[in-house]
Amino acid sequence: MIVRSLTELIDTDRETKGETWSSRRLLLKKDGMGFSLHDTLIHAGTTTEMHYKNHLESVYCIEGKGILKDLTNDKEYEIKADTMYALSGNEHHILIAEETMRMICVFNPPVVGPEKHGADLAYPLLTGEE
Ligand SMILES: CC(=O)NCC[C@H](N)C(=O)O
Repeated sequence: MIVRSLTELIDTDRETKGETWSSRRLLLKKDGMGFSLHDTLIHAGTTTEMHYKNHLESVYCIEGKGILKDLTNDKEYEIKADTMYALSGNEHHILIAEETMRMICVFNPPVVGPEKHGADLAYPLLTGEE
């Protein structure tokens, strides 16, 4: 069994920061669950363009609000606390955070720890052996 609290992760290698977000990675590939679990903050007033070609991601918003744009079909969704979206088709998308958004994110396959978006807007597929 694994028991871990958010405060244990701050300023460790389980906390990875991008320009517009901070991802606190509660479960990583090395934890052996087959997915990773992140408590992520998207900073207020930011826009983040993403395209996870190597991973499936589900995102459950628990605080804050913003707009999700699906760039594959130009649909827009209001995302606020209690709303989930799943990128079931690896959709290219943009997230506009009107307020700081706190998101619970699940990645399959699991991330190994340091992943950030590359020039292709995706996370690289790391093995953890690099
Ligand atoms: C919602 C989203 O994808 N934000 C970027 C960070 C990512 N979810 C992560 O926690 O690694």
